Order: sequence, then C-alpha cells, then structure tokens
Amino acid sequence: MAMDAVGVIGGSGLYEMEGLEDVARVRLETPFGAPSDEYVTGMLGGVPMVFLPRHGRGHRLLPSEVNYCANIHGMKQLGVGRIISVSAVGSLKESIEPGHIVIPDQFVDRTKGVRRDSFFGDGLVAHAGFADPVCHELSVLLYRAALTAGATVHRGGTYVCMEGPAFSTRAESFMYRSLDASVIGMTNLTEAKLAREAEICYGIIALSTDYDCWHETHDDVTVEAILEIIRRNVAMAKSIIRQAVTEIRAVRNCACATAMQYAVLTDRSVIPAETRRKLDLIVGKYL
Ligand SMILES: CSC[C@H]1O[C@H](OP(=O)(O)O)[C@H](O)[C@@H]1O
Ligand SMILES: Nc1ncnc2[nH]cnc12
Repeated sequence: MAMDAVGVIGGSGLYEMEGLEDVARVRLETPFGAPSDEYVTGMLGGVPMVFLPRHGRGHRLLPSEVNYCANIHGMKQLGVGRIISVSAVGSLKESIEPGHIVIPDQFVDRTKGVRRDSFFGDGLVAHAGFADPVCHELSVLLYRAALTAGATVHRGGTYVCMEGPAFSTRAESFMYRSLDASVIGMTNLTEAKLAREAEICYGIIALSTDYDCWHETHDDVTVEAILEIIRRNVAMAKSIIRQAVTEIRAVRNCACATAMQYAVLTDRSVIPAETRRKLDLIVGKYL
C-alpha cells in the first residue's frame, strides 16, 4: 500500500516549502469551496508531501476568512494522512520565550462562530471525540524532531484559539494566564477539529513570537515584532519538518484514522442524497 502523504499547513511567515523534489502545483475545488491557494506537492526524503499556505500566498486571508473546510478537504483529496501545522503564537508563560517552539496538545475555544468548523450539517449529524484534540504520536515525533533540530522546545500546553483579527485586550490576556494556558493564536483549533472529522492526524509546531500583552517588561504584541521573530526562526521550523519526515512511519497506529467510525447519529435512510455526495470523502465509508 502506498504511504499516505504528509501535509504541511504553513502559517504566518511560511508561504513556501523549499527542498521538495518532483514539485507540482495543484489547484483544487472542493464541495466546501476553494482552498486558500494552490497546493504544492512533491517528495521529501522519499515521503510524499503536500504544502498549503493557510492565509494564501501574500497573506491575503484573515483567520476568520480562511476556508478551513476546503483546506482540509483538499488535503484529504490529495491522500494526506497527517498534517503538520506551523503557526505563530503569542506566549502566555514567562518560560516560553519568543523564539521557543511549543508542541501544544490542548485548546481553549475563543472563536465566535464566524468560521465553519465542522463538515457536518445539512441532514447529517456526527459528533467527533475531541478530548485529545491533537495526534499524540505525531506530537511526540514533532517534539523529538525539534530537539534534534536544536530548538528550545516545550512539550504540551494549551493553545487559546481566539477569533481575531485584533489581538487580545490586557484583561483577556490575564484571564488566559489564569487558566494556565500556554500560547494564543487564531487558527489551529478550527483545523484540528476538521482534521479529526477527516480522520487525519494533526500536530502543531508553534513558534512563540511575543508575550502577547501581559508581560510587565516586554512590549505589547505588534505584527512587526512577530514578523521579525518569524524571520529569524523560519529556517528552524523547516528543519524540524525535514527531521520529522525522516522518522515518519508508513502505517499510522493511532486512533485518528478511525475517529469517525461510531460518530454518525443520523438514520442512514434519511440522509439527503446531496449531503451524502458532499460528505462522501469524509465519512462515505461509514454510511
Ligand atoms: C502574524 S499576526 C497573527 C496571526 O499569526 C498567526 O497565524 P498562523 O496561526 O496562521 O501562524 C495567528 O493565528 C494569526 O492569524
Ligand atoms: N499574541 C498573539 N495573539 C494572537 N495570535 C498571535 N500570533 C502570534 N502572536 C499572537
């Protein structure tokens, strides 16, 4: 059996992935609309890879405007079994300094229902288990790869996913700290939910770029400061990916691949034909 591809979703500051062989650009349509940009497919150390810049090339899409459903559906169409997200995050802990890497394993949802975060609806009800929202095996792999690549890396932690686009108020930032959350960003929770529904493993390389606005002796977050830290650390993120890919196994042994096996509630006889068609790639095998 051919190996599943590894998808990389590049966040702020990561719009291209160099070093792939046999590169092709693929423009896809999905039943959920258009993805953020063309996918780039290629090979890395013998592993099939698919890259997509989350906000589009040129960073054109707000976190709330990204069509996450289309992005994940496109990854599924291209045979992706694991997604590595690369993201910029604000730090909510003193010990997570700008320039450090975090591999988050939990989320707090502060999105506002503006963005679509489920493939389901339109006559088909399903509830995915999301107690452990990222793939443990993939996260361990990313943690080890980050150590090998020479990063200062924090294993685990809670990612607060806010709606944006404005950054947090100081009161909000203090509130997230009181929850013992580790980092804050605007994108990853939505992707993790959809990846779970699509039975794709999801793991995060989060680059700490700032101390948000809670720190007494560091400046409040600005885009300029974020971009400067990303510029200095983007090579590290790419080297973590390259390292991780060399150790990825052909077969997935985690629960992600069968996550939706018992998730569909709707009586099969009442699912509208159009909805069946739309969701065929996601849960067709269970209907
Ligand atoms: C660059 S400012 C805030 C922006 O950066 C993060 O993006 P991504 O998660 O795609 O790396 C954050 O979530 C915001 O979208
Ligand atoms: N402080 C912050 N808040 C939200 N998203 C971010 N991305 C990077 N830094 C951030």
